Amino acid sequence: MSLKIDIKKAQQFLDKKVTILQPRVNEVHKMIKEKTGLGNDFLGWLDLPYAYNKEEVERIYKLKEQFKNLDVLVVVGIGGSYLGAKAGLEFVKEPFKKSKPEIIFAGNHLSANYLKNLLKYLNKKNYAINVISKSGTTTEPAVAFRFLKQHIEAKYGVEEARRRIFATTDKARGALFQLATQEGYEKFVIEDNVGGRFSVLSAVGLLPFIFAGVDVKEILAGAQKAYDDAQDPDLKKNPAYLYAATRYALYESGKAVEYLVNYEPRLGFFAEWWKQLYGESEGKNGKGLLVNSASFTTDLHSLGQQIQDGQRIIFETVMQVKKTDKLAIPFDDADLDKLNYIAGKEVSYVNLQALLGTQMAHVDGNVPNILLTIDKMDAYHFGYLVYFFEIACAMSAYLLGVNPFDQPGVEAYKKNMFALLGKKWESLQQTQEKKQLN
Ligand SMILES: O=P(O)(O)OC[C@H]1O[C@](O)(CO)[C@@H](O)[C@@H]1O
Repeated sequence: MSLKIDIKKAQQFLDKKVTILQPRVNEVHKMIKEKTGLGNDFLGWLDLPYAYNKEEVERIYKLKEQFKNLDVLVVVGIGGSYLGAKAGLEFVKEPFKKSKPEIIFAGNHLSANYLKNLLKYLNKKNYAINVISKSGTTTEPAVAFRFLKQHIEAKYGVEEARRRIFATTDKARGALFQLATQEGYEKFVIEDNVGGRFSVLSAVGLLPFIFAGVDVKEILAGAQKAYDDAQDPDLKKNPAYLYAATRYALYESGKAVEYLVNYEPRLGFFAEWWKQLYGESEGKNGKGLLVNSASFTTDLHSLGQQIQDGQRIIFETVMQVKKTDKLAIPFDDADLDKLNYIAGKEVSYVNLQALLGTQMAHVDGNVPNILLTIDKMDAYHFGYLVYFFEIACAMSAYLLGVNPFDQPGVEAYKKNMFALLGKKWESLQQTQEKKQLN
């Protein structure tokens, strides 16, 4: 089993069966397959599980071999050029285990404090840079890369620095493409028809994964299974479409907020990737669910009150992991904490009872629950979930009647920021170019 979906605790809140949406789902499925919907130029990700760039994957493995003694790979990027790789690394990585090279992310904010300390940290490290930007003009990564480029050139000399910078960008256009071509950096491509937030199965995610030692064949195998599972639009057979249709039905019934909930800290960052995917794809024209996330049981001690008892506009999509480590709670003679009644029980068993108890309480409190169960937190299941949520997102956004593949709203803050920084007509040019590229 790759993924199991249970919508019973959501269905009970709906007047009509979710399957009533089947004819509409069939239409949208056809629209996706035949590439006739809004934004259809950006459906290149649809086939990535099988049609990923094999030549690039081989080249990345060779590059890793050439740089096998690196201490650090700095990955520069933001949004879709950052979140998927970060989410995947957290998803598969055992806590406290150090990877060599260490993967450090930069360019995903404008913190001088972070940047200054990163540069100091890199003084003593053997490092390389993977700069990822489809447009090459996104402010945050461009600022970070400007510092990093100067640092690496000062440290290794310009020639060697050129060898140590890998650029993942558009294949023919944009500022980063131009710079990488001029300088002769190793280049990897984000295809025109793959938008940033759908790019994790391209070099955008695969390069950092390979350098971190993650088995990308397994990620792709998981994504391939999710692809296969999404070929038949029948809601009884297609878990991704069932998820999309259920969240759409809940939205139509008046729910406004979807929480993606996990019970494993390693899944926390996956929700950040998911939030961009659904937030940028659906939040437009005054429509779309607000996307939020929670890590339980941690957040039951902070957000729990509000979810249970605040405005009744929330539903939850809970991610459950079946197999985790075996660890029995020890017996204690004094039993001052009164835990001996569960001594000998597995921690994961207690976590499961927390999940079941919370689900009951939240459902009683009018919070519908969709339950997604995966077996393990490994590369295969990460790949499965990536494709599962991507294809579900396309279905969901089309059900909503919006273009899943643009993000016009993101430009508003940039225009103001550029204006405040004294940049005028050029900023508009950048905006135009970026719109075309993403
Ligand atoms: O890869 P780029 O062009 O730097 O863009 C990064 C991110 O910025 C956005 O364009 C929003 O500004 C996202 O859609 C994208 O994932």
